[in-house]
Amino acid sequence: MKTYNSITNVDVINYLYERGFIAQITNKNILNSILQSKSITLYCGFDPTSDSLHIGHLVPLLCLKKFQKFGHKPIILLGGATGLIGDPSFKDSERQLNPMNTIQQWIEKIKSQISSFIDLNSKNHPHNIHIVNNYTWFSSTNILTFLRDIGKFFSINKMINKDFIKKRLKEDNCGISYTEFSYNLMQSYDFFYLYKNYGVILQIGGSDQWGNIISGIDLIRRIYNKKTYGITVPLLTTINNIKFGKTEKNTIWIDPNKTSPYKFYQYWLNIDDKQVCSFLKIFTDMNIEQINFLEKKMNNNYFIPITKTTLAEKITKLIHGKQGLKSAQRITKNIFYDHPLDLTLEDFNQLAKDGIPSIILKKDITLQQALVESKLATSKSQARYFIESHAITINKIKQLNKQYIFNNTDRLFNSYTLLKKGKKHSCLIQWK
Ligand SMILES: Nc1ncnc2c1ncn2[C@@H]1O[C@H](COP(=O)(O)OP(=O)(O)OP(=O)(O)O)[C@@H](O)[C@H]1O
Ligand SMILES: N[C@@H](Cc1ccc(O)cc1)C(=O)O
Repeated sequence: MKTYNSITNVDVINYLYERGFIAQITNKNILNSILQSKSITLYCGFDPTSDSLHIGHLVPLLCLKKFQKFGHKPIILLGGATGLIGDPSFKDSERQLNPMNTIQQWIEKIKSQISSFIDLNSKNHPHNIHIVNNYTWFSSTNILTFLRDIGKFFSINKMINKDFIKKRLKEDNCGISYTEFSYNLMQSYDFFYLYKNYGVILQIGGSDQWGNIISGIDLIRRIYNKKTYGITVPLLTTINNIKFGKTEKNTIWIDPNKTSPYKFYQYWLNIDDKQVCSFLKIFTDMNIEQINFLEKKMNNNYFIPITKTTLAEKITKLIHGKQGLKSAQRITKNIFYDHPLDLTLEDFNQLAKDGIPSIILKKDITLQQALVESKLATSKSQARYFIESHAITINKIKQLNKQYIFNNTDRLFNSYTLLKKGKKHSCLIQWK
């Protein structure tokens, strides 16, 4: 059984800084000394705005996991109520309101995703991670009480001075609804409620949550005259500074039905060299000295692929388990290396979803036609040239017959054929 460091031995804040988990922090020194002297309860909230988490969400979730590891008590809040309203923080336009039953279904999905990679009820940890839903308290909150007891502490003058609100107010065609404008009060009330009922003294979130976190701290101070704290994690972006999120195209989802484990694994293998070590610090438990050592070697061509593979393996295993990783590795080997085909039906299904380009063809088609349809060749004469030059394989077996017509033995699992041109270009044929 693993043992976990006791709270008194670990400088959690320093540890989190070292691993790149902190963007902003309130009262660093006081919080640090509290964290070293007793076990605290902290929380992070996630609104169900989709049916799956994505890789950006892993940053605050893994940060909660670190707190748990060092003996603190994390709470994950799912925004059954705030998800009905929509957080306007740094959003250029009003969000679409989702129906209540959809939000309920998304909450269930997100809950099961979280429990697959976060120990919610482990005997190995001194503290379980609780999941709460703010619909529980908001559904019984009276509007008059809320406006009188909470609303009075919020100054509209201050609220409209936030940059993203100013921006929304300026835009004639967009503006901001009273619904979204109220969001900040709801998140602040959550912190207040969790402080009162669960003794929560720290809220974490991505750096876009700083304003909401500070408002909650302020509310608790005004009502109870007590100090509470906030930490934001950096918003992870691609090398082109695009936030890992769901608003962007090419979101990398945690749900294997939305992003296959193979695509997930490939994503990490293909990130920019400059990002590998900082991602190792955040997404893996790899020793910091080892990562620093690798960081120094990152200009060495030998170390780059090894380091990326380590990252891809560790994070794929964390999210998709041993089987998911094995399958991603098997598909990689089959697509990129000289290796006899040994894909399972499930592997083919992953490739068809988002792995490689695919086309749907009718039976009895010729190889030449398939090469053109798949865009592996621009014309039939080019297709013939590729076949003659030994560049074409069907299910990894070289095909030299220019007049070849596909038959049943090519249709693996009665559905798929892997067509390749040289080492780099592949297409999956799905048979009608
Ligand atoms: N790329 C990211 N890096 C770090 N934290 C993130 C990232 N994306 C989201 N988070 C954090 O996860 C929590 C929930 O995020 P939220 O649902 O608002 O984000 P999102 O799914 O990226 O939304 P959207 O793409 O619509 O902006 C917040 O604390 C947020 O700051
Ligand atoms: N506002 C957060 C989610 C959240 C909801 C309620 C909270 O109490 C805290 C955080 C987001 O959009 O990501």
